[in-house]
Parts: sequence; C-alpha cells; structure tokens
Amino acid sequence: MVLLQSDIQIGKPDVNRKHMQELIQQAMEKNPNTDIIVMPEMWNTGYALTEVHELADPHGKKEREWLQEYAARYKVNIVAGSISEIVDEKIYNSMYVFNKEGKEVARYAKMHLFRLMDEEKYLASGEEPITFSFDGNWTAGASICYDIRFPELGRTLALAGAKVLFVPAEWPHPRLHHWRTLLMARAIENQMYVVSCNRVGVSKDTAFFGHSMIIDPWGEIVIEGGDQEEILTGSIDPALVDEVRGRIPVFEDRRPNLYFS
Ligand SMILES: O=C(O)CCC(=O)C(=O)O
Repeated sequence: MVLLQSDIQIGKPDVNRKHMQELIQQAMEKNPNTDIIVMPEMWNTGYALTEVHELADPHGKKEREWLQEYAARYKVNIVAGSISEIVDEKIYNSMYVFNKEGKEVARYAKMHLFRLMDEEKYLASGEEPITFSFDGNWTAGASICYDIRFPELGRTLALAGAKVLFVPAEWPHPRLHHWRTLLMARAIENQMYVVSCNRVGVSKDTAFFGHSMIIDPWGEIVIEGGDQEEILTGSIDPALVDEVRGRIPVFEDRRPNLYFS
C-alpha cells in the first residue's frame, strides 16, 4: 500500500491533477505490485473555499475519468483522497474509490464539516456512512479528516464490518498531537487498521505537517511520514484484525442496551 503524502496548490486543480498523476506513475514504476494507493483530502482545489463554487468539479467527472483510467492502467486500487465537487448546486468534499479494474466502488461525502476552517459555510455535508470493498476479501470504512474526532463514525463502520479505516486529510499545525492520538485511538478502540494520508506544505497562513500513518489494530505504527512530500509504503494484514478482536473481545463485551444514544 502506498500513501501519496503530497503538497497541494490552493485553487489550482490542473496543477494538482498533474502532480498526482506524476506521483502515481512514480509509485507504480518503483513498485508495479502496489495494491492500493491513498491520496490526501481535497487535493484538486485545496481549501480555496471562497472560490470553490467556480473551481469544484461538476459531479467529480473530470477527476473520476482519469482516476478510473489510471486504476485500470496500473491495475491498482485507488482511495482517491477527496475532491471538491459540485452536485445539484451543492458542493461536497467527496472521497472516490476505484478498484484494479477501474470500477468506481464507493463515493463518500464528508459528514462532519470543520467549522474552524469555515467548511460549513461553503460545503454541504454528506448524510451517510460508507463501507466498501475492492475485491470482496475485506471491508473498509471511509472517513475524512475532522471525521476522526467522532468515535461514533469509526465505531459504526467497524460494526458494519470495516477492518480498515481510510482517512485522507488536510490536518494542519499546531494539532499534531491530536492527529496522532485520535488516529491511534480509532485503531485501538475499534481494533482495526487506520490508514491516513495527510498533505504537507503551506496554503495561505496554514501549514500542514504530513505525518501520514498506517496504524495496526493493536495500535502499533506500521509507518509514519515526516513533514515533507514523500511516497510512503507499508502493508496491512486484515487477518490481524480478527486475531486482535479474538485476543480482547471488545465487540462481544459491548453493552449497547445500556448506552445513552
Ligand atoms: O480537526 C482538526 O483539528 C482538523 C480538521 C481539518 O482540518 C479538516 O477536517 O479539514
């Protein structure tokens, strides 16, 4: 699995698309057996929220077309981070996922919008949690950046069968401690893999620190990036999820009838 921890040029979808295409090409040339590629959040426009109505991709069509083609060309699953797209006059922060045949297997629109960055003033929120599978072998759950502050989402996805939680992000300084701790907590409490891909670089006054991570279901860090652009490689073993869930049977010990909803 490869994480494209990359910089993003705010408000420049054409530049960003070219950059992402180059990174995918580099990753696949280096290791043609790569099974999954993960990209960061809102990589087409960055947080160009004041211009996002003009910049957002109508129905994600432009980006989905080349992503489908690349997934099929390189025979690789792509968790395509998220893009800003416009659907029925509403703008969404949407994750698209493609399998090795280039088939689109999921679309998830970010459910929790981040007020600190005014997302809710410009974007519409997604209304449903999504699980998906690339080839039917194991199930994954979708979440985007701020979503990881909501343990309910990770839990509902785990209960729906997810063994891996994907988290594309644009998570900035100074909250590295929150980022690492929350990702770790979601992995440990749900006994699932957490795979996060955060951007780097600076946009306007905001600096992004990278530190993309793969965390295993026991809470161990499989890989962690630094704060510069890099193509990170690590692997997951979904069977470890069952093993850890067997070791400490958290899901059997839940008391849902006693919890306040
Ligand atoms: O929750 C945070 O601290 C960062 C969230 C964020 O940057 C986002 O959702 O875009």
